[in-house]
Amino acid sequence: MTDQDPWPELRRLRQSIDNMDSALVHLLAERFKITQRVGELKAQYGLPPADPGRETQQIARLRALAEDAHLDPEFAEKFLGFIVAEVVRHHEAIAREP
Ligand SMILES: O=C(O)C(=O)C[C@]1(C(=O)O)C=C[C@@H](O)C=C1
Repeated sequence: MTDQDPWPELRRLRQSIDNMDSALVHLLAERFKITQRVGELKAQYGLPPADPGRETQQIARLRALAEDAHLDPEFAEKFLGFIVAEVVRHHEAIAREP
């Protein structure tokens, strides 16, 4: 415990967190724009919404990147899985479109 005011540093750190959260939202929005087109292509050519082989490659790649970046690989895998599940849901909806 110190008697110094923690708030100036806390405010500065939170500002950086907000900037990074904004970047994440923009990155995700761009990723979903691309996967929208992937879903349209898949529907057009009758390809299945999910590609488990591709996902296995992505997981291995992201886990290695996470380890290198000192990020928990389990977390990286869960995060990717969360995003890909949503993408597959979108692909399925596109495939059902008349
Ligand atoms: O690459 C594809 O085939 C996609 O549909 C994209 C994507 C992804 O979001 O990265 C989503 C679903 C697939 O199972 C694999 C990857």
